[in-house]
Amino acid sequence: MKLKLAVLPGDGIGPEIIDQAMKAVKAVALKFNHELEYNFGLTGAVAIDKLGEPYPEETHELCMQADAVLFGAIGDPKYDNDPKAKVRPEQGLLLMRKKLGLYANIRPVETFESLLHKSPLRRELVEGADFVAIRELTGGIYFGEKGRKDNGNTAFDTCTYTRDEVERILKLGYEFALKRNKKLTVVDKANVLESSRLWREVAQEMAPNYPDVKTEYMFVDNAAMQIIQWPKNFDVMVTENMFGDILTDEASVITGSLGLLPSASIGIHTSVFEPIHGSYPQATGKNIANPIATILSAAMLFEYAFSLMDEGKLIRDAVAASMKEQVVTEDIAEGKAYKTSEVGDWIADYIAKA
Ligand SMILES: NC(=O)c1ccc[n+]([C@@H]2O[C@H](COP(=O)([O-])OP(=O)(O)OC[C@H]3O[C@@H](n4cnc5c(N)ncnc54)[C@H](O)[C@@H]3O)[C@@H](O)[C@H]2O)c1
Ligand SMILES: CC(C)[C@H](C(=O)O)[C@@H](O)C(=O)O
Ligand SMILES: [Mg+2]
Repeated sequence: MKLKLAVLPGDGIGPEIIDQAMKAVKAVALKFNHELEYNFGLTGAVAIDKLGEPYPEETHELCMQADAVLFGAIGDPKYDNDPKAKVRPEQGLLLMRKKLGLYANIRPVETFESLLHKSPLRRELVEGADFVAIRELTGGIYFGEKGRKDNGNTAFDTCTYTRDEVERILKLGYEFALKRNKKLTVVDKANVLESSRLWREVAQEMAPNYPDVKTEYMFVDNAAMQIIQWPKNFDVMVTENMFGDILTDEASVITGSLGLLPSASIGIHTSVFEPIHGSYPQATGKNIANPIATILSAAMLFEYAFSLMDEGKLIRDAVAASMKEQVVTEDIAEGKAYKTSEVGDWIADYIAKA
C-alpha cells in the first residue's frame, strides 16, 4: 500500500521524538512491503523564525496532500514568557486543527503491566485501567470570541458550541463506546455553564438512540477527582476542548509519565497523530525525552488512517517489549536510563527482527 505522510517535528524535543517514531514507521513499512513517502513541514516557533508564521500555507498544503500527518510538538519559552507576543507557536497548532477540521482528539489512557510501580497511585487502582478520552478539538473557549477592553485592562475568552459540533463529537463517543465496554461518560459543567447545558441537552436527546450504552453525566471537577480515585470507572469519556486538555494531562499520571500518551486528531480533510505532551523545552537536545507517546501515535496512524491493524500491533508489541526489558528513558527508568535515540533504535530493531 502507498503511504503518504506529512511529518511536522515542530519545536523543542519535537525533532528528537519524531526521529524515533519515523524509525518505527520505516521499519514497519519495510516489514509489510508498504511504499512510504514522507515530506517534512515547518510548524511552531521554527516556522515563525524561518517564515514569519507558525502554520505556513506550504505546510498546510503538505498536510492536505498527505494521507496522514505525524506531529511532534510546538512551543518555546521565549513565547511562553512573553504574554504580549502577537505571533505564537500555539496559534499554528490551533490553525492547523481548524483548517484540517480536526474535530476529535482521541486520547487512549492505558497502563503497562511492567510500569505499574511507576504510577504514584496504588497498584490496585491502576492495574487494568483502560479508557479513552475523546476531546472536542475545534470549538469551545479556544476558538470563541476573545479580546481586551477597558484600555486592555479587561480580557475575555468566550466558550461557544453549536448543536452540530456537540452532536458530532457525542456520536463519535457513542461509536467508541459501542466497540468497547458500552459506557459513555459525558463530562461537563452543566451546573454553571450554558455551553455545558447544551452539551447535556444534546446528550440526553441522543442517549435513547444508543440503548446498549450506559450514558453517565459527570461534572468536570468531580471527573478530575474520579480519574485519580478510581480510573477503572471510565470506559469512554467525551468532553469539550479545554476540559479534555486538562483531564488528559492529569490522566497521564495514572500510566507513570506524560511521555507515554499518544493521540489521534480525527479530521475532515486528513488526520493528525501526535503525543499529548508539549515541546518539553528543558529536555531539548539532551536526548532524554520519552519517545513512546510519539511512537504509539505512529501505531494509531497505521490503525486509524490506514486500517492497518497488524502494523499498529507490531509497534505496540515492540513498545511493550522495550518496557518489559527496561529499555526506557529516565522518566520511567528504575535503574539504567536509556537515551531517546537508544529506545527508538531498540524498538525499530525489534520490529525489523519480528
Ligand atoms: N501539542 C503540543 O504541541 C503541545 C502540548 C502541550 C504544551 N505545548 C507547549 O510546550 C511548551 C512546554 O509546555 P509545558 O512544559 O507546560 O508542557 P510539556 O508537556 O512540554 O511538559 C510538561 C512536563 O511533562 C514532562 N514531559 C513532557 N513530555 C515528556 C516526554 N516526552 N518525556 C518525558 N517527560 C515529558 C516533563 O516533566 C515536562 O516538564 C509550551 O510552549 C506549551 O505551549 C505544546
Ligand atoms: C499547546 C496547546 C495549544 C495544546 C492545547 O491546549 O490543545 C496542547 O496543550 C495540547 O494538548 O495539544
Ligand atoms: Mg495539552
